[in-house]
Amino acid sequence: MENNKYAKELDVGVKVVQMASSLCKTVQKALLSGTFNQVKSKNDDSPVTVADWSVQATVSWMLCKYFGSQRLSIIAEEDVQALSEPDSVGLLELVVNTVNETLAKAPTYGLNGPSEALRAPQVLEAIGRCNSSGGPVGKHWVLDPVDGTLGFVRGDQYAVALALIDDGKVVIGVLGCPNYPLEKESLNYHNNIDRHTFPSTNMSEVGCVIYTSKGSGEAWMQPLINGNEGLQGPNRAKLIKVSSIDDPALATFCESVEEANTNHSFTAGLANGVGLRNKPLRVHSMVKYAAIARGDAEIYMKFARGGYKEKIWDHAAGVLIVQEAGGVVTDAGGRPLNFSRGIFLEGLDRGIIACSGVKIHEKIIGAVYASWDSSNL
Ligand SMILES: Nc1ncnc2c1ncn2[C@@H]1O[C@H](COP(=O)(O)OS(=O)(=O)O)[C@@H](OP(=O)(O)O)[C@H]1O
Ligand SMILES: [Mg+2]
Ligand SMILES: [Mg+2]
Ligand SMILES: [Mg+2]
Repeated sequence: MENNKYAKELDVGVKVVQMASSLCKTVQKALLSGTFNQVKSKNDDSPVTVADWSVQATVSWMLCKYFGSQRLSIIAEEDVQALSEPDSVGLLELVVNTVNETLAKAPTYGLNGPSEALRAPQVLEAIGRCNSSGGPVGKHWVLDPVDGTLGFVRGDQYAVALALIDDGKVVIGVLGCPNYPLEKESLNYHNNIDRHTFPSTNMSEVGCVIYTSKGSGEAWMQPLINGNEGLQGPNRAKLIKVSSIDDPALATFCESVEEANTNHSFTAGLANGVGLRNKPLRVHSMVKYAAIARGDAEIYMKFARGGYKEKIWDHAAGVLIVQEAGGVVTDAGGRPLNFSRGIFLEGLDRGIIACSGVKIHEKIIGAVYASWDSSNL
């Protein structure tokens, strides 16, 4: 993929997501061990942590360094509001320390960090500058610093998601999946009939970054860089491909863990309608797209409730990765997702359907049409 038009963006993007994933692993460990427990609630009651802000600051700072701050457009989930409140001094200090500890290790990832530690105003500036509103013209970076923050605080699956949009099209996608098992054999959830959430224990090796570039027809998966080994280790990047299963009876579909984020009973009806037999694989975050791209599942469906508008950072990287790995992603009307209309997936028809191939995709779309009238979305 070196010869592509966005080679530099992809190279820096993968390295910076590697760094960010390592940051998340450290923070998740501290959170779970009780070293600190600062999880804030946003206005919509969703959680935000030291990791969300620290990743956003780190990625933003790095993109500015490599692509220049002038005219650099970044659209990302977090803002500085909660972090700037008087009772957030301790939290801000934790974020600043986390960012500096991460940036100090930049050479391990083949990147150059700052010559001296960043101070709080610089960290706030890096987070706050990611407030672009995107649009149909020019280059826009899209970042979800921690996708699946709920999974993150529960010690479960989450992802760091970075994409680049150029003139309305997603052109590179990078997903850091720090708790994703490298070997498919670890996905033995079918052996336990009571367990239908994604397994997060008893895995051999976990943690990877998955990346692609539009039109390459290739998606790659690489283990996360081990802090001590750095870039000296062997390049273990592997091509990944979607599953070749096209019989719904053998297919697995994945969806959000939280009933609040997707209508489980509607998707159960669709699954039943097309003859799916396996239980849904419920996974937090864009790891669902990773599962389709790598052939661990064949279908991902998301039907948000109550007029919720999907945000581009929750999908951009994952959609391109699935497409380049051989899959198909559309809205429930069968149309491509539109990333050119600002921070929302404007015009989305009902929901999102990502499949490993055309045949299963057509069946699901058909089932949506057949069942829509009787649905209570
Ligand atoms: N009401 C509602 N409906 C649909 N989707 C919502 C809703 N609220 C939030 N979100 C977004 O869902 C992101 C997490 O999505 P998941 O599908 O992985 O959900 S789950 O945590 O596994 O249930 C989550 O991403 P993060 O905020 O990055 O964690 C949200 O952007
Ligand atoms: Mg969030
Ligand atoms: Mg998200
Ligand atoms: Mg997020």
